[in-house]
Amino acid sequence: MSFNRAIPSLPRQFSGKWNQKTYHVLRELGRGANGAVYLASQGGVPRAVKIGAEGMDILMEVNVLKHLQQGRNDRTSVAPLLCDVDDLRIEGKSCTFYSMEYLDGEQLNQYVQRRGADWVPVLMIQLLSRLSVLHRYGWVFGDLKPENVMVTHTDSQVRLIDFGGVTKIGNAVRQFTEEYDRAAWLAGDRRAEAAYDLFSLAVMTVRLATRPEDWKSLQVERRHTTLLCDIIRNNDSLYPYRHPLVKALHGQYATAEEMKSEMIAIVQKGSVGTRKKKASGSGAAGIWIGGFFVASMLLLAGTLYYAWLM
Ligand SMILES: Nc1ncnc2c1ncn2[C@@H]1O[C@H](COP(=O)(O)OP(=O)(O)OP(=O)(O)O)[C@@H](O)[C@H]1O
Repeated sequence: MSFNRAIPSLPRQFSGKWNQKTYHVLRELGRGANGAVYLASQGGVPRAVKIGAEGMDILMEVNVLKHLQQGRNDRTSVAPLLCDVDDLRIEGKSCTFYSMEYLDGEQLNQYVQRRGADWVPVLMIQLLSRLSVLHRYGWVFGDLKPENVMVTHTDSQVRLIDFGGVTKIGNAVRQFTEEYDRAAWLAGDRRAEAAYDLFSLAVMTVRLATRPEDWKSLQVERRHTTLLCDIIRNNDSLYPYRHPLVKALHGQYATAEEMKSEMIAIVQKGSVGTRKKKASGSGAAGIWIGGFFVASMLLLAGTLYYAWLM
């Protein structure tokens, strides 16, 4: 949940006050309640530049990104690399911005729309690896939603973006979106703990595997996890993953690693959990057994390779 404040717009060209790096702004990538992100060229290299209404919020994001890339390599794949933090003057007012690695990819929801819902579980396993790293260093992501996850074009790897909701474990979650919020689904509070992110991940999985019109028809004023459990049991691509998803919805995992191992075991078993009524091999189940299974195993192999490096 966020509040509207005026977000400054970047000029077409500018230099940072302290580090003197010059940026040529190419286009706006996105604008939310807390900030705007632009694609810019700095020394001929593409960068994503984020500017926000509140300097303090920007600096908190910078703090998380800095920690994630200090020291060991395992943290770098979670988020874009931080490249520069500086101030500039816009209409006489000093504004803080940061630049980061530009991720050439698309948002998770767009990727799934293009490639199909059968890819969701493997992408969720990757996401669990990223969350696991974040949790190990004492943070939860908080505002987990498809719009805050990018899938890169070159290697189909998921990366988290928008660290505005990242919260120290034990504190109250700083920023959330009701659709993915444990408290809004009457399934717990907003205390930052691994299980909070895992709940959002389970809702997100359901959302991505459900037709938009079916998702919309869920009565928002009567949110309850039983609605999600019903969808999981009646959806061909979610059904094999019903146990980990329902456990995550009920807060039964203490760590992302536990959920990840159970998801991987299901992918590896392949068609074992496929609904019996689809056992004839038609529809989603048929795709699952056929080419998709081979492709998902390849993607999973990549995922496990990254996980092994961590
Ligand atoms: N490193 C990046 N590389 C490429 N695109 C990016 C990057 N970071 C952000 N974007 C794009 O910019 C959009 C806005 O980014 P972000 O979510 O961080 O902004 P925001 O203003 O904080 O959004 P919100 O208020 O909705 O949380 C993203 O949806 C994404 O499409």
